[in-house]
Amino acid sequence: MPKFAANLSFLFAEQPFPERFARAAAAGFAGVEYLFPYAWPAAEIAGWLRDAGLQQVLFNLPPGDWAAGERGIACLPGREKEFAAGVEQALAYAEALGCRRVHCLAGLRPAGVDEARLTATYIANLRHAADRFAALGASVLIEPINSRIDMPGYWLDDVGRAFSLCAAVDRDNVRVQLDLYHAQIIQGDLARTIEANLERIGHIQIADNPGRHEPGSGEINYPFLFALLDRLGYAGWVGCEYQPMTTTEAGLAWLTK
Ligand SMILES: O=C(O)C(=O)[C@H](O)CO
Ligand SMILES: [Mg+2]
Repeated sequence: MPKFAANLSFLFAEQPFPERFARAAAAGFAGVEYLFPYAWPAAEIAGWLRDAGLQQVLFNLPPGDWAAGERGIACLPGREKEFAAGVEQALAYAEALGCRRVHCLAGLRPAGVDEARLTATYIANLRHAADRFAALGASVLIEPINSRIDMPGYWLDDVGRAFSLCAAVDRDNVRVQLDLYHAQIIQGDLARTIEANLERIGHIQIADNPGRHEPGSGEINYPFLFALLDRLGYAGWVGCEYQPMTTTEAGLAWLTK
């Protein structure tokens, strides 16, 4: 079986954030991920990780004004200085937490801006982030997110385009974060997508469809996909980014099947 990371923005949400680390370790997770660390001093989070014996697997670059509905600024012309400042903030947290993967949210498609300009802005920002994180030996991940159900208007909402953009950025430490829940909604064909693109996949996330609940609650055959990842020698992490149907612990039975 692959190594699984608990996404603390979704799992153990019955507890205050600081207490989720110990709960994840007690449930058997070796690593954790979450959306954003920035509301907490990095030293405090490092202590929670250390006390729980957990590895920090992933977090997101600053996304712009999340509360106002922004979902990243990487593709948005005119926000380059803010993007670069976010990279420096994330770099400091990644170094303090020993984290070697950050996800760069692309942003929502703005009205009246042509695709070529959005793409050029995105590629330039990703190259900047990649070159800064290369110093840490870290990867910058880009994730195709479905714009039909979960994130209407999201600019990077196509799996094939994520892999071609990854190639266009032309940085070894820029990889795709393949969230199999989103990929199932966007196009399906999950096994072939994994096999055809394994060398460009830097992280995998899972949830079942429909509902974005734990594996086994929907249509995706996760035992088959976990065996495929093992057969292909996937050595990365698999982030558990799903809404438990009842409590987190009650929804972990799939881990032992
Ligand atoms: O939306 C997702 O699936 C993600 O993994 C992003 O990082 C957070 O929106
Ligand atoms: Mg995801």
